[in-house]
Amino acid sequence: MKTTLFDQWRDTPSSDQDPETIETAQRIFEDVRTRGAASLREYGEKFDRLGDAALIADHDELRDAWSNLPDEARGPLQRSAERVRAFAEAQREALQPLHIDLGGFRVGHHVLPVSAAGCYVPGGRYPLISSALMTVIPAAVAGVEEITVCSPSPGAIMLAVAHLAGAKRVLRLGGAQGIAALALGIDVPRCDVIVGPGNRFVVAAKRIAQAQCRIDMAAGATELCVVADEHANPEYVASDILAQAEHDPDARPVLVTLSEPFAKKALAAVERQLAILPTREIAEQSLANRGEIVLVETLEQATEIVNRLAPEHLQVMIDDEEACQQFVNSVRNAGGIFIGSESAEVFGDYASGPNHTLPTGGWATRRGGLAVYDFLKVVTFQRSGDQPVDVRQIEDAAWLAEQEGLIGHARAARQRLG
Ligand SMILES: NC(=O)c1ccc[n+]([C@@H]2O[C@H](COP(=O)([O-])OP(=O)(O)OC[C@H]3O[C@@H](n4cnc5c(N)ncnc54)[C@H](O)[C@@H]3O)[C@@H](O)[C@H]2O)c1
Ligand SMILES: N[C@H](CO)Cc1c[nH]c[nH+]1
Ligand SMILES: [Zn+2]
Repeated sequence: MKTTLFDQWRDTPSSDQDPETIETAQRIFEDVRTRGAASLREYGEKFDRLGDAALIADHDELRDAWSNLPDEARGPLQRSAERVRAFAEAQREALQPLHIDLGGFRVGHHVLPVSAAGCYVPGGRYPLISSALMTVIPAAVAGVEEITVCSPSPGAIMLAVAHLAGAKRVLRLGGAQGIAALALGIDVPRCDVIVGPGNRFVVAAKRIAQAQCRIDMAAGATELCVVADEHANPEYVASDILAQAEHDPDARPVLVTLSEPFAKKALAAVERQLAILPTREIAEQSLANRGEIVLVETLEQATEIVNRLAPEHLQVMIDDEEACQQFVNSVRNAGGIFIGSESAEVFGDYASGPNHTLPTGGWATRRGGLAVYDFLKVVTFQRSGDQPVDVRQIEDAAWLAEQEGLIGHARAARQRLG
C-alpha cells in the first residue's frame, strides 16, 4: 500500500474503464449478436469452464439441487435469505400507489414489476452464492416473473441458492457473453433489466447492454475506504482491508487517517495478517495495484477524499461520537456506510439485510445500492370522468401547442371544451 498526503492524492479510473477491457467486451458482445447460440457455447468453453454441461439449468434442476443440499447448509442460507427478503419487502412497502385530483383529472401512479430480469452472479474466482441472494430476492419481491441467473461454472450449491431465492433458471455463462445473452434474449427470455456485480468484463458488457435494456449500475471490483482516527483498532482495520482485497487484483482498499503513527500500525497489521491469509496471492496484488493510505490533517480533508473517491463501501472508525456523526453527515458519495468499529463491512456482504450489490467506479455519485426499485416501473396515469376538465387546463394546453406549431394538438385539446 502506498502512502499519499492529502494534497498529493489523485483519483484513478476503475479497471472496467480500461480501453482493452472495453474492446474485448465489445468484440464478444457483437460476436454473440451476430452468431447467436453457437458463439455462447464456444465462449462458455473458452472462458467459463462450461465443458459439456448444458447451457441452461432449468427449474427442475434447481429444485433438485435444493432438495439434495445437506441439512447443515439450509439454516445459514434460509436465515440470510430471510434478512435480505425482509429488507427488500420493507423497501417495497415504502413505494405505494398514488393519486391526487388535479385540474379535473385524477392523476397518479401505480407501480409495476418488469417482466424479465437477468441477475449476474460472480463465479470467476469465487462462487459468490451471497450475490445470488442479493440479486434474485429483490427481483422476486418486486414480482418479476422471469428471473434468470447468469453465472460461470455454477456448482450444486449455486443452483440450490438460485432456487431458494426465486430464480427460474441458471445460465451457465459468465463475462460479456453472459451479459450479451441476457440482453439479446439468446437461449433465455430477453431481459428488461440486468443487474448484479462482476469483474471488469462484466461491467464493461453491462455498459454496452444499456442500448438494449435497463442496467442497475457499475458494480465492479470491490472498493473499501476506511476512515479511522488514532483510537481505532489496527487489527480490525487490517482484517477489513484484506477482506475486500482478497476479492480481486482490481479491488481497491484505501485507508484515510489523521494519524501517521496509526497508519504505520495498520500497515504492520496488514502485513502480519496477509502473511497467513490463504487468499494472499490475490490480496497482495490488490494492495500493490490499488492499495493506498491517505494521510489527512482534518476530518474536513477526509470528507473531501471520500466525496471525490465515492467508494462502494465506507467504514467509519472515529471515536468521538459527535465528530463521527458530523463526519457521516458530511459524506455525499458512498455506496454503503458502516459506522462503528463492530460494523465490519463483511456483515453487509452477508448478513445485515441491505443489498451488497453496490456502486463502484464513481457510480456512488449518482445512486445507492441495488434495491427492489431496480425491478419496478412507476407508471403514471390520468383519468377523466369524475368531474369536468378545468377550462384553464384546456386553454393552457392549446396555447402551448400553438407556440410549438402543433395545431393538431391544439385542436385535440379544444375538442374537449364541449
Ligand atoms: N460491487 C459489488 O457490488 C460487488 C459485489 C460482489 C463482487 N464484486 C466483484 O465481482 C468481481 C467478481 O469477479 P470474478 O472474476 O471472480 O468473477 P466474474 O464472474 O465477475 O467474472 C468471471 C468471468 O469473466 C470473464 N473473463 C475473465 N477473464 C477474461 C478475459 N481475459 N477475456 C474475456 N473474458 C474474461 C469470463 O467469462 C469469466 O467466467 C470481483 O471484482 C468482485 O470484487 C463486486
Ligand atoms: N464485498 C462484496 C461487495 O463488493 C460482496 C461479497 C460477496 N461475498 C463476499 N463479499
Ligand atoms: Zn466481500
